[in-house]
Amino acid sequence: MEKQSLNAANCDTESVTASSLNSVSFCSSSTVSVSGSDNSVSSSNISSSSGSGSASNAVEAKNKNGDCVVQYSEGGESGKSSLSGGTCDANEASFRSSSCLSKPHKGNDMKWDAVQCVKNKDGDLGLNHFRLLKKLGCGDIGSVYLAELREMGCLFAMKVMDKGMLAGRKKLMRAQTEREILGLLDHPFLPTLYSHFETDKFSCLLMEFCSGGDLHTLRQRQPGKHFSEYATRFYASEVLLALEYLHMMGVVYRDLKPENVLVREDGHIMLSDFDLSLRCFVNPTLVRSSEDPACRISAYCIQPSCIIDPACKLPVCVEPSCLQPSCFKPRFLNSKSKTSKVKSEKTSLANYSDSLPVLIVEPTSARSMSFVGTHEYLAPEIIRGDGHGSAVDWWTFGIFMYELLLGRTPFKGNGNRETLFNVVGQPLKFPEGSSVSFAAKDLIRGLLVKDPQKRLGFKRGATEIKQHPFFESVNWALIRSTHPPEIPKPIDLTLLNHTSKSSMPQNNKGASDSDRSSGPYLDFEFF
Ligand SMILES: Nc1ncnc2c1ncn2[C@@H]1O[C@H](COP(=O)(O)OP(=O)(O)OP(=O)(O)O)[C@@H](O)[C@H]1O
Repeated sequence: MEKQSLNAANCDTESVTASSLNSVSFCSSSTVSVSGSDNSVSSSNISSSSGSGSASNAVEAKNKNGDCVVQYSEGGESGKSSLSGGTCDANEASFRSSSCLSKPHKGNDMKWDAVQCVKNKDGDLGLNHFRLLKKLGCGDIGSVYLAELREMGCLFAMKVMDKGMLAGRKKLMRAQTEREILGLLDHPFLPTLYSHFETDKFSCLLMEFCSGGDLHTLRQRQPGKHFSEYATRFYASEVLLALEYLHMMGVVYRDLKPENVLVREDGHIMLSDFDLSLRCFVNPTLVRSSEDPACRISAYCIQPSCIIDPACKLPVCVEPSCLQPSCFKPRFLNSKSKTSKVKSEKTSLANYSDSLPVLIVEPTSARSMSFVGTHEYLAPEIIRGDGHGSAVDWWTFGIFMYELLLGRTPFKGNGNRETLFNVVGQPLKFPEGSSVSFAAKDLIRGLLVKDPQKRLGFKRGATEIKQHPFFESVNWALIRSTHPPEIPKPIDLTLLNHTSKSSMPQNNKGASDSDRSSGPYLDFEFF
């Protein structure tokens, strides 16, 4: 499936060469971006938490010189790519920055240590600290490389953006927005930003590397080029949790599509690419108390200690880990009711959910006039120019589910113009004879309502969608322990290094000192 943009250009799929870093290539874009007025939070209000941290579980030992040696074993449990060790001072290894402490989910990661060791030794990061092993892809504002931190031997995805190009194409704000949002994130299904650094020519984001490719590519490999209902439920439920978290943090994602859902080495997902996202105000609220006396006091509470700055009205004040369910309910449906019809399930579900407290994390007042997204995924209100808010993410979630289940998007026409026309004017149809279940169709119909105010998720966000019978079997609290439909093959680093070394060029002309890697890896043709 091609998802073209109004200003589409071919993506440069070349390999890593000196020239490719001297002049980073940009594809553009399967996305549309025409800025209007966003009521987004001004960038100066937000502090990026990209920085440093440490890992309490990093394995430390003393070498002959008495220095602390930090050993890394990437993907340790599954025995995947094992990496070499790095050396740093013991004090450095135990360094914990405030940004790391504010990341209860992802702060406990040995890569923070590795980055901090290098920073403490050399001041700041530069391209010379990395070997760029492979070009992973390119987007509208930069190229992404698989990068190995020298000495430490750990892998990152590095997004390299040409500052001149960003300024020339008026993309500086998009790059800034992406960086700020990445800096806020701390969620198992969203990327970690370990650091950001600048050279004379480039702005570089150092992110978590996802080795399993994207869901678009994975879908092409499925029988019939679509996922089973089981696999769709798995991927959709993880994406839903990521969107819920983003909305709680005051981020409307706006660019959901299978190409932006990456697969981690453990088969779980990571939502990527935030340069089209909108930052806005949100006020997570508990709107209803439970009737159950055991839960009446506080079914969910926001821990006071988690409120970083009580004067702050931004959503970043409330960390997701601060929301503590204080009581548990029995499962909604017993085995007997499972056999009953979906309609009665929905009724029971509605009754049951009525008795639960409802935490609304939806930035319902967010408003933007920008024309952003991917044609087949654009919500009708964006095309009509009505102004849009967080409900666009629930529209794209519906298109996403349709595509995973049926192998194509529902409103695709012959060309972008027809696609846009179909989105606004054509009714949603499912192909006759498709094996898609009633529950899945019902959910997609609820999401693909053209009037955003009548769309599922408009009022109560992800809470509303999670309660739909399609997700009845999902244990939301333990989703990270669910076995993924597919585990990617581990990448063979030995092969990667061998190939790169054998392709070393003789010289390295072209890059300025600050932009050039000290090693040969920038120069090889990987593919
Ligand atoms: N953390 C990552 N791990 C592995 N691969 C990644 C990672 N981030 C991005 N990629 C790859 O690099 C490609 C380019 O990513 P990038 O986010 O720059 O642009 P994009 O998703 O193509 O879209 P856009 O033009 O909207 O920025 C992606 O398609 C993906 O395949």
